[in-house]
Amino acid sequence: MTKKAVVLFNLGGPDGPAAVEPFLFNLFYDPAIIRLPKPLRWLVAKMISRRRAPVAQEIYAQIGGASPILPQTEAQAAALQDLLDQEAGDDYRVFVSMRYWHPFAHDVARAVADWTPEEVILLPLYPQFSSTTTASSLEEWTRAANAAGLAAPTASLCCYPFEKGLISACTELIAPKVAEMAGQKVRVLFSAHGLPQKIVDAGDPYQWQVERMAEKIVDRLAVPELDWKVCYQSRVGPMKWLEPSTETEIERAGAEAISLIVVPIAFVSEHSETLVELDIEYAHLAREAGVPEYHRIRTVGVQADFIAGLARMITALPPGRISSESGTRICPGGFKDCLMLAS
Ligand SMILES: C=CC1=C(C)c2cc3[nH]c(cc4nc(cc5[nH]c(cc1n2)c(C)c5CCC(=O)O)C(CCC(=O)O)=C4C)c(C)c3C=C
Ligand SMILES: [Fe+2]
Ligand SMILES: [Fe+2]
Repeated sequence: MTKKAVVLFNLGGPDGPAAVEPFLFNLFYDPAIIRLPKPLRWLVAKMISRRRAPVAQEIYAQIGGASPILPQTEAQAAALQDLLDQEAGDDYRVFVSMRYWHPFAHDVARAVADWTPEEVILLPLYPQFSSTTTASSLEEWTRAANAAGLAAPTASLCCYPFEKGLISACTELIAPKVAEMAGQKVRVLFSAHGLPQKIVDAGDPYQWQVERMAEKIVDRLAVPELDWKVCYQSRVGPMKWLEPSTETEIERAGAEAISLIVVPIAFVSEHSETLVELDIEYAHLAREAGVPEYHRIRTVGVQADFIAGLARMITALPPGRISSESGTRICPGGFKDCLMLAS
């Protein structure tokens, strides 16, 4: 029996109103988000987090004052643990680590070190690779693991936008709504978290992976002449972000009197960006814009095919590969660009 620690990563979210500003500070102090030298970045992060805190507090107030991202991720970890417990040869333990709020990588790395694993597998819950999410989490983990004296051979799984369980889980969630609305004028909007355009221009493969993943789901849905589009939500700040924005697409659908089925494609659990932005703010915008019907598909969460896909990526790691290539990055998506960025 080999003892293998699996660490799931996500962004994290405030666990109460008082946590909103320090959570935002942690986010804007991340050099992957604000690319400035340290003293200046600290100052800018202080200013932006203080200014945005009241807006963000109102966002979280609409879902009880806190983000559900941690309990949602813990449920995914428990479902994955159940599947990995059925693997005869190895002793797996699944941990959850968040980037900008508790449980922080430094605390989780100490807990992992205390469990004394022989191997560690890092699995960001971001299907598409971005330097702002995947690479940021993996780099923070490396610092935390070093500080905790966790020296076990480690493999990182960087992205998996075409993983068949993920595609099938998304398709299963969308297909009934598309079937129910057959015969009506309807468009499927795949809405991904946006990114500043300059991050994509600098080589981030996120947009390419999001758009190809949407194509895979559409192929799998196999609905003749399905009307669909990829768009980007959650823009923050004055910079140019990926286009088209989800807001623009909602207004366009209103002008064309087309109903919408909105599918979050870069999130695998529920939080402020789905429960507030998609379900409250964009639903309101859709009503104002005259969209006849607005439906939001839920995220994959603990859907069986998705969790089975995560388990497959972990158990498919070749025996001895992690041990012999400590610190290795393995790309289940099979892409070169994310590996180059992550190296
Ligand atoms: C300002 C820059 C930001 C970039 C770049 C960014 C990229 C990015 N984020 C996610 C996933 C999530 N983001 C969430 C919240 C959130 N994101 C930003 C800013 C950037 N994100 C802010 C300021 C916030 C806080 C909420 C707000 O003030 O509007 C969340 C939800 C957190 C929660 O509620 O628990 C997720 C998830 C991805 C996938 C991504 C790049 C690909
Ligand atoms: Fe990758
Ligand atoms: Fe974000």
